Amino acid sequence: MCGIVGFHGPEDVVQDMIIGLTALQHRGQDAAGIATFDDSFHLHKGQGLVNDVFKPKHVKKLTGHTGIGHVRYTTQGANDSDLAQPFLTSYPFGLAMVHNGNVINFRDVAKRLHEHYHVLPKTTNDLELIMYTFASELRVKDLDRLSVVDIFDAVETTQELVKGAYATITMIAGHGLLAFNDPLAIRPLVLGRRDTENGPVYAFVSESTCFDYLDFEFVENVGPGQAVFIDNNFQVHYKNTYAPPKNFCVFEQIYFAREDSIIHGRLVARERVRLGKLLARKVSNAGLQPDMVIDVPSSGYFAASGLAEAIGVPYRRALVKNNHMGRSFIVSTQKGREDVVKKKLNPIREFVEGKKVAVVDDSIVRGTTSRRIVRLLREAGAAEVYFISSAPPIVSPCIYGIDMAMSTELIAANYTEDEICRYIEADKVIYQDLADLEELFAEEKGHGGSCFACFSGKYPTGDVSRYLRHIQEERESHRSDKKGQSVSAKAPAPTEH
Ligand SMILES: O=P(O)(O)OC[C@H]1O[C@H](OP(=O)(O)OP(=O)(O)O)[C@H](O)[C@@H]1O
Ligand SMILES: NC(=O)CC[C@H](N)C(=O)O
Ligand SMILES: [Mg+2]
Repeated sequence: MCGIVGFHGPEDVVQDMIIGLTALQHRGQDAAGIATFDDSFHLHKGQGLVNDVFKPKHVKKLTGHTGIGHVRYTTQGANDSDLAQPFLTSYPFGLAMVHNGNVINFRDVAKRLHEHYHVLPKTTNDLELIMYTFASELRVKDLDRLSVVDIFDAVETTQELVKGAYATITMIAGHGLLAFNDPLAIRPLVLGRRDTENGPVYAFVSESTCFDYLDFEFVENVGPGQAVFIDNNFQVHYKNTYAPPKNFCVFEQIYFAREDSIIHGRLVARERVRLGKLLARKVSNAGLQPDMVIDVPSSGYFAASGLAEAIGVPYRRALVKNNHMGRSFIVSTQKGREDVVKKKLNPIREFVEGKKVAVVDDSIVRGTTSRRIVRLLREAGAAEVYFISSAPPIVSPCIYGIDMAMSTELIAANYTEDEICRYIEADKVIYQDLADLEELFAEEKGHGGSCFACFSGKYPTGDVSRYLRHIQEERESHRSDKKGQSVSAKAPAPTEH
């Protein structure tokens, strides 16, 4: 789930871009990159966090009034510097592109590129497939008189040919800045504007939180199949008007997006509180009477506070997060994830000793965090530990840009709730009901509906059985830690404790 930004204004944009990308760091920790354009492209990208990749000497060279940037969370191809985004191609005009998501028919698109357009991408990053399809469609236009209609026409063909999830931003050198979404708008993308003495600056960003830091005004979301082009006179052109998506990724609301972002009219923090409140019924039906509710920092907080409020039990922060550690789930190896979880959280013994503790997290995916947390709380003297997930069991792979593409990695795809409870050594495990989640994120006026595929196995892009296999093979071929990827191999069959 990467983070993307694109700026187009009357002044150099790189400083704004660094601020925007830093605000999106939670969406990708593997690599970061920026491309700007003045009379030519300037590109800097590399492995690591925004702060590590962009030193003053790099920033100085990224001149230009138009720029695009990316923070990467690898979901296709290897996690190495050659595959960091943006990608550039010199023909036609000079194009630079970034995307967030995952192409599912990547073999078909690669074949078509080769046989039909005679293009061989340099890497296995799916971004190249989108970029070269668009570039190939653009180059057959009358390039001396390129119009907005031509650009949108090339976008439309790209959207027909490329299947999956992709929110994209493209610089077309000398022409302007283009953003387009896949036909379902599975990933977020928003447009904002700031007025300056020299004219407006427009920006496309993955999440609205960037605009709070940058003093931009939110303009609108980029909806399903939509494209927005900002030309060099700062005129904004639209392909299609905005309609709320019917299949927006619900896992963005549960875990991925930042709490202070508003996506398709929903404030993420508020939705997480509502998720927590919904769990109250399940806690009481299970006959649990916790002394306190605690959260697993960072993403469990709002659901924990909602549950505590609903059942009238005090909330405490009893697990302290080391602020210098990033997210564990988006690390690309199991060893790396375990390492982060180990260094990240520490319980406050005085708070939990002798207590029945309900610990709330947003989700249980591979079980790396939950198993460690229960153990830590027991070692700190907790009398009983109930592990509560604000998400339902994740039983099906995500093929739209979250790196859980293999069912062997998903603990709930391989074990029952009782087995998971024993595996993580909790006294009780409670999951959100899928029906409650579906009701909360059902389509309603202005908000759109959601993709629940990882919980239900129902994929909104039609029959994906062939693509599931391709994606699984692709991920397996890039695993650097093949051992430890499979939950069943990692976790011995759960037994009573
Ligand atoms: O079952 P698992 O495979 O461990 O995955 C689930 C955990 O991973 C995420 O935390 P992460 O550390 O990535 O980020 P956070 O700090 O935003 O909570 C999520 O919030 C859960 O805590
Ligand atoms: N999570 C994402 O959006 C990843 C984008 C792209 N598939 C990559 O691996 O670079
Ligand atoms: Mg977490």
